[in-house]
Amino acid sequence: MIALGCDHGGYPLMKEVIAYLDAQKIPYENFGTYSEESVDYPVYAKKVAHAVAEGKCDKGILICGTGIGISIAANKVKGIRAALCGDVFSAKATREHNDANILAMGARVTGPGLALEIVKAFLETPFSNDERHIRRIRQIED
Ligand SMILES: O=C(CO)[C@H](O)[C@H](O)[C@H](O)COP(=O)(O)O
Repeated sequence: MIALGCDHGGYPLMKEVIAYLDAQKIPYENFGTYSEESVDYPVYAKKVAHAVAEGKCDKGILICGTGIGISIAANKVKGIRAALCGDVFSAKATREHNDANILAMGARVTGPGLALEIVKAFLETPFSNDERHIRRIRQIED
C-alpha cells in the first residue's frame, strides 16, 4: 500500500501519479489534498509520514511545488527516510543505498513523463541489504 500526499502545487502531478498507479493496479491510500486550492504542505507530509512510520503503508509519495518543503517536513518523523528525486538514477540509488521509504518530487520542477519513470524506479527497486548501507542507516537512526 502506497501513501500519497501533496499540496496545491503538487496536485497536478499527483493526478498523473494516481493515473499511473491505477493503470498498474498498485494499491494506494490518498491523504490529500484533493484540489489546487492553497493548503500547507506540512499537514500532508505528516499524514503520509505517520502512515509509513507506523506500518499502515509500505512506502509514500509526496509532491509539492519543489518537493523541498514536503520532504523536509516528512523527515521530521522518526523512521522516515524521504528522498527528493528529480532523476531516475537518484530514485534507484536511494532505494538501494538509503532504503528510502518516501519519494518526494517537485511538480514545478519535474515534468510528468520523467516523474512517472522516477515513481516506477522508486517502487520497483529493492534495498540492497548491503552491510555498509545497513550500518549507515543505523547511524542515521541513532
Ligand atoms: O515548500 C515548497 C517549497 O519548498 C513547495 O514548493 C510549496 O509547494 C510552495 O512553497 C507553495 O507555494 P505557493 O506560492 O503557496 O503556491
